Amino acid sequence: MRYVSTRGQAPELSFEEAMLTGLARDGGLYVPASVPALPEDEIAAMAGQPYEEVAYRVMRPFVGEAFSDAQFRTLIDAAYGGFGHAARAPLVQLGAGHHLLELFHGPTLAFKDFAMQIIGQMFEAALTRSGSRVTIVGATSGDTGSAAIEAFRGLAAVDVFILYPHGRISEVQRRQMTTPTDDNVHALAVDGDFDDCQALVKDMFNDFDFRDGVALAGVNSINWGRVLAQVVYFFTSAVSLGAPHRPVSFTVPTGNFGDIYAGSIARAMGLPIERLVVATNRNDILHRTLESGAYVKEGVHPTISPSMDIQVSSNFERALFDAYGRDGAAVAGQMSELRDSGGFRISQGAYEGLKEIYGSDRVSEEETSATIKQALAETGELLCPHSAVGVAVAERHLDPSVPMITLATAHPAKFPDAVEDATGVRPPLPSRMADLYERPERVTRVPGELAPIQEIIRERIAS
Ligand SMILES: Cc1ncc(COP(=O)(O)O)c(C=O)c1O
Ligand SMILES: N[C@@H](CCOP(=O)(O)O)C(=O)O
Repeated sequence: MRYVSTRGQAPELSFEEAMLTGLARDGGLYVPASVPALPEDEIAAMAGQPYEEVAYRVMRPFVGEAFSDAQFRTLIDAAYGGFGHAARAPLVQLGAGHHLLELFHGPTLAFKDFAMQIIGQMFEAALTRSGSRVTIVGATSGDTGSAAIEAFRGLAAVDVFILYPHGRISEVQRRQMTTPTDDNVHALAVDGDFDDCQALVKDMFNDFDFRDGVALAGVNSINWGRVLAQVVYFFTSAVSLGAPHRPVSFTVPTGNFGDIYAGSIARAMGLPIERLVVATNRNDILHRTLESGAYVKEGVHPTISPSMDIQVSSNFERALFDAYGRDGAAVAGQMSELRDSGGFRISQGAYEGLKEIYGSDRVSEEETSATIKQALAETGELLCPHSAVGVAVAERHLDPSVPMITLATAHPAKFPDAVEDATGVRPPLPSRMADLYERPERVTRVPGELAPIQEIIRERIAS
């Protein structure tokens, strides 16, 4: 399996190279040169299998020679063994034809753990074999950072620097990143929003002296390995509702478009997904784009679903690449327009291609709170604000003939203030995290500028 850049100008890589590389050297994102289709009987045979077994069957064709079959199975078992639910991603019924996929039973209580835990295992195995080391730099609106720190803390061959927007994440999210005591963990609070943090990370990748000098690696969803691991739960949940003999739809709370793009890969592999519905909060660039065909950047608005406070949605580039018939030059052109003029118009053909797969909707702050309250009253399920955005949108897109699965992307205890405001119930943290508020914090405040952050990274990895 070879990997190509969405901008068509970077060298083709193997799975392991693409995973360790992060952003392509032409500024694009790596995608598989072709997506393998799974025969219907192989999809049907996933029913009733443990999560780890389905993970192996779904991911194996993409991994190529990077790991032997036996080693890959061992890495998968190690990745998911610590999850707090036997099913890993349990599916619960919310109402007639509406199901909730709980993706928050991993170590840091968000869906990011599904990918980050296996990426951590794969990085460790690959770096041990090569004897090399890397510097991971990631941008977070709250959940990627804590999941990355949990997956990589204490590894001798890795330093992990996480840039988060100062004052724009929940206290639990911040403490998850600032309280680990491992020397290889570095939390950086940036004066700016998530888009600024993500742009800084991409600028570091595009500064080749810096990139090569520190052996830069990325674990945001620019990394194909992140997207791949997220494909798995689309299979486990759809199959448990009767796929491949019965189609299903998904509603996905969306920010950087990584999770829902993973759904489109499951669809391309043969999973009968009728619709993939993008659910956004007030930061609605994706909804506006899918409504109008014009991708136009605005400022980031703080909301009670802060992990989705994103306007420049990194993985939309991968969806555009598919919609443009895998024409890297067309994607590169649109990305230059975005950089130079803050937006672009998608060609009619590509726009129609996107509309065939994706639906979309936006949810206000009031509706988000009301949905948290209503779900608790009617179903007993305590939703985090991101999951509530998904549930509110899904309820508007229900089709009596196709079951809808909404992704519950984080645990309510990560956002106790928003949940308490909506319901009067303050969700407790799991007992293993009960002293989170007492642990000392370690964080460096930085301006939203490239040079000083690069300087800090150079100094820290030299010491
Ligand atoms: C809790 C939560 N929900 C939803 C999202 C949006 O996911 P994606 O960025 O993959 O679209 C994020 C962040 O990415 C998140 O942390
Ligand atoms: N919501 C994310 C933003 C980064 O997304 P990623 O999937 O590209 O890592 C977060 O919680 O950090």
